[in-house]
Amino acid sequence: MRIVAFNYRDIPNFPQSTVHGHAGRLVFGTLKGRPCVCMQGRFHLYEGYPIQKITMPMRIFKLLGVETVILTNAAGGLNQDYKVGDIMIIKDHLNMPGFAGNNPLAGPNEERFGVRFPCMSDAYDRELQQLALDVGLELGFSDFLREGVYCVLGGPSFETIAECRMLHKLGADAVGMSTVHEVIVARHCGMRVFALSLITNKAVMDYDSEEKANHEEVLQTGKQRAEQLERLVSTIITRLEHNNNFA
Ligand SMILES: O=P(O)(O)O[C@@H]1C[C@H](O)[C@@H](CO)O1
Ligand SMILES: Nc1nc2[nH]cnc2c(=O)[nH]1
Repeated sequence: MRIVAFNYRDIPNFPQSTVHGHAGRLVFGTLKGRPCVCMQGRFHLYEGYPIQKITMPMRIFKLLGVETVILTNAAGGLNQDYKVGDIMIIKDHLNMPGFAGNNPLAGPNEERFGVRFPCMSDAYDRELQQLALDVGLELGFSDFLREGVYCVLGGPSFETIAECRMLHKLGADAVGMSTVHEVIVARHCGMRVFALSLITNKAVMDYDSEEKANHEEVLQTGKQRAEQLERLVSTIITRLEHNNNFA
């Protein structure tokens, strides 16, 4: 497989990755014969970037002809049935920064990308969710494949116990610091979206617990499940309709 990779620092006006574990490269290639572009590292609100800058790659993908976006993230499990290492197909989200007016579409609407008031009740493509469940079953992943609601917060501090309890009561199954802003911009410009959370740690919900969320555990769980995540995503891609470019 031939790939061409660009460091973010060599791409004019592109943000830079500042997070440990994010390589900061845009990689073009083919996956099982399908053309794709892959971000090795994304941008987060807590890095200090304006929300429009974080989501700029989505519009670049749209201009490159991408039709389907597949997003992954690391998240803390709020759902008490979830285990570390579970993979959650995101079926919906809670946009906490959005509640406070921090939405990537705030400001003048870019009409060439999409409408002023985009619908978000169909943000996560249902056919792709079903495809992921079918592929997961075939690969023998059903024991650790879940479907749930992802909640985004600004970070970088992890949640307090009271915050975790509140988010769980509000209907979130997992909590993280990314993805939702990218989804909103991708949907605004009409790309299909599929997203997965890897449950890298259990959110601490109990004052008697000795557990503490930490980035090392996040990276370690990511490494442990990397191969299965790769198989899941690459198999999903081979089953996408022909001529569907994706990121
Ligand atoms: O980029 P994602 O959302 O996968 O990364 C999560 C959120 C923080 O960047 C980091 C915390 O450990 O993992
Ligand atoms: N906000 C948040 N982000 C995460 N990313 C990975 N784990 C977590 C977590 O527990 N909370």
